[in-house]
Amino acid sequence: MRDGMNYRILLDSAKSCILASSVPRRQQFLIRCVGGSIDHRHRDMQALRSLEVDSQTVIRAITPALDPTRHKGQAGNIAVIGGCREYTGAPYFAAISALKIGADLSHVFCTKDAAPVIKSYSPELIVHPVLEESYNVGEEHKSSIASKVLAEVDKWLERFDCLVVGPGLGRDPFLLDCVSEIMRHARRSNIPIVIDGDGLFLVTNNLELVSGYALAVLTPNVNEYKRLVQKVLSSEVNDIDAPQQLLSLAKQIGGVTILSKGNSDLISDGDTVKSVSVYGSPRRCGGQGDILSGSVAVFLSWARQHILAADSNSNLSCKNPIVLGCIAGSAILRKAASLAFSNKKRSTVTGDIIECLGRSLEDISPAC
Ligand SMILES: NC(=O)C1=CN([C@@H]2O[C@H](COP(=O)(O)OP(=O)(O)OC[C@H]3O[C@@H](n4cnc5c(N)ncnc54)[C@H](OP(=O)(O)O)[C@@H]3O)[C@@H](O)[C@H]2O)[C@@H](O)CC1
Ligand SMILES: Nc1ncnc2c1ncn2[C@@H]1O[C@H](COP(=O)(O)OP(=O)(O)OP(=O)(O)O)[C@@H](O)[C@H]1O
Ligand SMILES: [Mg+2]
Repeated sequence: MRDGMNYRILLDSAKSCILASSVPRRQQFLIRCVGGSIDHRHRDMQALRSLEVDSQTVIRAITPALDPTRHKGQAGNIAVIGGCREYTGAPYFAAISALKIGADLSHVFCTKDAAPVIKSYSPELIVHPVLEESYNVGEEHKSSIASKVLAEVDKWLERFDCLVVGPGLGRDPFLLDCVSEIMRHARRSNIPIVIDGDGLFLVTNNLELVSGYALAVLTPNVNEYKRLVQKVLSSEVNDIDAPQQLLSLAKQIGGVTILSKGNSDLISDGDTVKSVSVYGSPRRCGGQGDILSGSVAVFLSWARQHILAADSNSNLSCKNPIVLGCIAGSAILRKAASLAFSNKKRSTVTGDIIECLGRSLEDISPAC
């Protein structure tokens, strides 16, 4: 609450400075380039620092104890919807990350071509070869196959604590139509949905799929964020006042949570903005966003249990479990990336980071 107030005060003072100024935007830009850039960067850093959240406290609060009375599934049953002819790595990274953090079960719903490949990476994952791409489906069979796909997913849907839609999904129109329908069903059942990768391509062009759904998380990278801002706010990305723009974007999509990935990860649910800048890694190998999506799915499921059990007595200032899950997922990924980089340096790849997820969580919230 106090964080939110500080942030609003910060925004109000920033807005009044801009309004009071008679210097046009272009001139302000030139002034910054010539002389004011150091001052400006300093102010940006200060603004971000004031939004920085104590992620370790969040992780400790929401990570459940390993209690012998709990049964399989209670620590999380996650499903990734993704994996097609081109991409088999991304859904694997997301699903295995969920397990390595502590979920009990992790499923992947992918195309028939991708399934044997993903299964061969790991026997730990439950892989459903149910999705179809256009090249495999005659026009006359599309409607019956779409119903079949949906029926296959529906059999499982109610058991999931969270869906991750998009890692390695591809952009085939028929496949995306089926996934839209899966999202509508998940939404009707109040299942949280983390949307990443090609799921963001789908949602950016069909905002009604998530608009007003408070259990949706969008995790855009720089490209995906740019497309979302252009579509929703009809403007360009504003690096000068990134938190304010993110807040407006989340509000405009009806209170979904957005985790905007970058040097600092910024998180907003349209009500508040948080920043996670825990030191990560200078390596930008592909797949780190996929780890993040699987991690957020587990942590938000744990955060929902925590908030429910604490019955408003949680000592965390933020009470939105979706935001808490994003904070925890971002911090753990960054810590794991930092550990992996300290061992592997330039040869660090996504698998190395996944191997460090367990230790990263253990350092903050020991299992016993
Ligand atoms: N090991 C793996 O399996 C990994 C797989 N990954 C998976 O890759 C997918 C894309 O994610 P990404 O991060 O490359 O997307 P992003 O930064 O917007 O694109 C960069 C540029 O590429 C282009 N472009 C992208 N997709 C396109 C398409 N289908 N068809 C045509 N163009 C496409 C795009 O062009 P634009 O759309 O801007 O015109 C932009 O210029 C996603 O499913 C992700 O999960 C990653 O998670 C990494 C590890
Ligand atoms: N410039 C950066 N400096 C430090 N960390 C970064 C930077 N950019 C991204 N990250 C970290 O990497 C994570 C993944 O972000 P990234 O932009 O690589 O996602 P992505 O492009 O979706 O990844 P993927 O290759 O899995 O699709 C972020 O959560 C963030 O912690
Ligand atoms: Mg990505």
